[in-house]
Amino acid sequence: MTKPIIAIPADIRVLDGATWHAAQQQYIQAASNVAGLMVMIVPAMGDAYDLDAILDRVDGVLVSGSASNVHPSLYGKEATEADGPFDPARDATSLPLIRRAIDRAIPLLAICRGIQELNVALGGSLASEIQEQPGIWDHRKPTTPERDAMYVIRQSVFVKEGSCIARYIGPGEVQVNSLHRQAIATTAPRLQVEATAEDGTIEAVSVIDAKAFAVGVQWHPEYWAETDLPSRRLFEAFGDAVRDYAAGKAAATRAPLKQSAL
Ligand SMILES: N[C@@H](CCC(=O)NCCCC(=O)O)C(=O)O
Repeated sequence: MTKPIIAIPADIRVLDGATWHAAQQQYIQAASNVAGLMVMIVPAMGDAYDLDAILDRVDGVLVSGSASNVHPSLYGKEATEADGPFDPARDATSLPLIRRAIDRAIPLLAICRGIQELNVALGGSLASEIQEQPGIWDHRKPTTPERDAMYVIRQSVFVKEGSCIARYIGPGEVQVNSLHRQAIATTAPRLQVEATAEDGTIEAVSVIDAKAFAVGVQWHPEYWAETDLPSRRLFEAFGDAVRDYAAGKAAATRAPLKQSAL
C-alpha cells in the first residue's frame, strides 16, 4: 500500500537573496523514517490557497518548530521588535490549516512553534522571553553551532496520568530537549495540558474534543526520533493515527462504489 501523505506548512526563508518556502529535514526524516509517512510541504501562501483542497489530498498535518514567533496581533497583543522575528505568511497558512485539520478529524502533531500556533489558532495566548520571569528556567536553544548539542536532551517534563500522550510515552517524568523562548500563557479553551516542566511551563497539550490524534509538544521529538524511545513512540503514534485516517478515507471512498455495483 502507498504510504499516507502528511502536510507540513512551510517557513518563509531568504537564502542567497531569494525567497524559499522551506521545511527542515529533521521533521521530514522523522515523519518518513519513523512514522512511515510521506511529506508534502505546503507553501506559505495563506488564503491564496484553498487549504481544504490541500487537506483533501493528505492524511495528517505536522506543524514544525521554527525560530520565528507567531505574530502577537493574532492573540490580541501589540507587537514589539523584541517579539520577532515573525513569519506572517506561515501564520496565515498554518493557523487556518490547524483549525481545519481539527474540524475535519485529520491527525495533527504540532511541535515547538507548532504547539504555540495550535494554542493561538484555538484562542490562547503566548508569553515571550519566559526565562526573564521569576522562577522560570532558561528553555532557550543552547548556544553552539553543533546541532546535536543544540537539541541535546537536558530537561525533565512530567506527563499527566490519563493524558493522551501518556498512552504512548507513559505518565511521569520524561527527558526532553528544549529550544524556545516563548510558551503558552493562556491555554486555549479547547486544549488540555498533558505535560509541564518543573517550573510550570506547559510542555504538551491535546485538543479536548478532537476526533483524531491532535497533540502539541513544546520539545522536539523529531530530532531524536530514531534513537530516543519517547520521541520514537510519539512519531509512531502519529503515524498510526495517520494510517487509520487514510484507511477510513479509502473505505468511505470504496463504499458508494460497491453499492452502485449492486
Ligand atoms: N517562537 C518560538 C520558536 C520555538 C521553536 O520552534 N524553536 C525551534 C528552533 C529551531 C531553530 O532555531 O531552527 C520560541 O522561541 O518560543
